[in-house]
Amino acid sequence: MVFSYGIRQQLNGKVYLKITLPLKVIKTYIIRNMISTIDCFYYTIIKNKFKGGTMEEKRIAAKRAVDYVHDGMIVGLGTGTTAYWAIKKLALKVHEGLNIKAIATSIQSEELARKLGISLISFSDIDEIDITIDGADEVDYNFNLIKGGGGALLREKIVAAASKQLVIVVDQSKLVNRLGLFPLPVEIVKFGHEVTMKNLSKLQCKAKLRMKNEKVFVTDNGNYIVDCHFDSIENPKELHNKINLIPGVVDNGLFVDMADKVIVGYQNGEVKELY
Ligand SMILES: O=C(CO)[C@H](O)[C@H](O)COP(=O)(O)O
Repeated sequence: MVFSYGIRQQLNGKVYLKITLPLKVIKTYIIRNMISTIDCFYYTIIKNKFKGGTMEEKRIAAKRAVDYVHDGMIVGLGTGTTAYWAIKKLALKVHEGLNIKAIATSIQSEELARKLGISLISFSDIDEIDITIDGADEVDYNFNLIKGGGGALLREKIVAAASKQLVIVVDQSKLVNRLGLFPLPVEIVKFGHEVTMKNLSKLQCKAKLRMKNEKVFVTDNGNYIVDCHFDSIENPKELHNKINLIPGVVDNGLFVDMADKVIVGYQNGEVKELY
């Protein structure tokens, strides 16, 4: 680090100390401070709002996943509190010289990446994504996932499907023997949503329209989310296909045969990679 200080300047009889720092040092300092301010926000507000494991379990899993990101890669950025840690770690690496371009799965992640200085790219500029790091709400031992707790399932699935490698980062509470305890999010168009919901209920689930602050929740794509309470999903692939055949359904949060690697953070600080 090159910096100079100690150059005294005398102005109007007062003595000032002039400190000169290279722009890169100043930028890194600002980014680091911005990151720790956002960290505090996540720890104090979001930590208590989300069910599941602790922020530390999420953080260590996300940190490990970033080891798989290399110079020159196109990286898919997930959505949610676990993906947040991956974006944050990536930003630090970028400021240390890692050269990547990223594509985000939500407006929220896009804004965070932009704020932290990660270069963004759009689908019009690329054919495929090298690696995507994203969270999940449930993961079974066949790597089937439920996603969409944060309402970003559609963009998450588009990005995952375009990725050579999908790395899922979770805390230990997300691992299940059978999917379904977490209500399955289904993105549906607004028009005729009442009838779409009735058709979803015919699949033996309790379908609830997602609300946020007493208003119907609207996705980044201008659609609604229905949370379908199945309790237990016997055949994820079959259910995925049945749901997507209902007119009005855009997509659902079952990710079948998509994840390549699952990285799990444990309470004792251990991180396990499942293949
Ligand atoms: O699918 C998602 C957002 O649509 C998230 O990956 C999922 O909800 C997990 O979130 P978190 O990491 O906050 O526990």
